[in-house]
Amino acid sequence: MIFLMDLQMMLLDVIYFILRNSVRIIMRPRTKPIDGELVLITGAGGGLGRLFAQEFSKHGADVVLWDISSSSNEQTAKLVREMGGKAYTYTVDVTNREEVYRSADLVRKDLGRDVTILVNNAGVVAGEQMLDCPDELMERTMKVNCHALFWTVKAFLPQMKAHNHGHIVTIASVLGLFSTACVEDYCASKFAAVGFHESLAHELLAEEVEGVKTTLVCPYIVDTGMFEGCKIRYGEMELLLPPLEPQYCVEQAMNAILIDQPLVCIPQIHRFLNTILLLPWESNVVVYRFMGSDKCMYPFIDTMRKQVTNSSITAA
Ligand SMILES: NC(=O)C1=CN([C@@H]2O[C@H](COP(=O)(O)OP(=O)(O)OC[C@H]3O[C@@H](n4cnc5c(N)ncnc54)[C@H](OP(=O)(O)O)[C@@H]3O)[C@@H](O)[C@H]2O)C=CC1
Ligand SMILES: CC1=C(/C=C/C(C)=C/C=C/C(C)=C/C=O)C(C)(C)CCC1
Repeated sequence: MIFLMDLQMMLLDVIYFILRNSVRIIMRPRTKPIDGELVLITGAGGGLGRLFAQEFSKHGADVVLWDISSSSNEQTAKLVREMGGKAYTYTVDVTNREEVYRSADLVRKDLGRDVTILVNNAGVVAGEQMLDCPDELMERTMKVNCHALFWTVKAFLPQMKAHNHGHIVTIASVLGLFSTACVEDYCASKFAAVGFHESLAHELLAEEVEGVKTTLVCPYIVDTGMFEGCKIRYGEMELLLPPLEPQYCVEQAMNAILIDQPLVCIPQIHRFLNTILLLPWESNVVVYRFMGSDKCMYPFIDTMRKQVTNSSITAA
């Protein structure tokens, strides 16, 4: 009897959330205020990281910027400060867990307050076909895109839980939901990032830590240069799914974060494209061929090869 009542309640809840999420597409819920929050962004010197810093600052939050490269990180801080915002820079290699823990303590000591929003954004891709790719480069992708999430979350989640207030944001990718050829390192790391993030979200809900929110962000190709050259079928398909403008991508992610949305695919259509995975593998392959997504990374790998050749010629 109790089982049947629970089942009925569960089905009603499922229907309620389907309806609520459908209504939310048209009527956006109110955004939460984040002025006075302390937001830590990793990879803050890069394309999306820099825009996230500016957007969070526009909403009144103070930003802590972590990047492996101090010059691009300082450049981001300069832009934030020019807008009247507060930015604090730290040069951190997020793959080095001791450095992450040390830097987290330093941030707490320097600023005398806890990070309340963590945006795990730093990311890399090897950009070489697997059999040509040095082992270290593939290992680096796993360390930056996946292992670093362990260290930063371990460094900042305890205070968020203690105050029952915080937000963990993971910038993953649609390539964490489905895959394509020639980016084995990247897909493996982003699938891992999605798995890590979702498990963490379930853990917080199971423990009823309601004040700590999570948002998983899965963007399609963004024009930041990271995937320079990556192309699906030219013509109709490319018109339907053009690469995203970085500003648009960050605005969509911000909208999701500010309404505590647990998952956002950018564009949203990728949530449904994902269902092609339910087809038999062979049908999947046919769809990939039709869309030109089977070889979409070939021109990207070529671009990366040319960049490596050019830089070795310059160095010689
Ligand atoms: N661009 C795209 O098409 C898409 C990107 N994404 C994801 O969005 C995120 C941001 O990407 P995007 O802005 O395009 O990429 P960028 O390369 O522009 O930015 C990534 C930043 O991370 C920094 N970084 C790299 N390694 C480390 C490290 N070990 N420790 C600290 N910082 C590090 C980079 O520094 P440096 O430049 O010095 O290496 C760079 O500043 C990534 O996670 C990416 O996977 C998701 C979907 C699509
Ligand atoms: C595989 C695939 C597609 C192409 C996806 C591509 C090209 C994604 C590139 C993503 C990047 C570069 C993410 C970076 O993090 C389509 C056409 C949507 C159809 C469904 C299958």
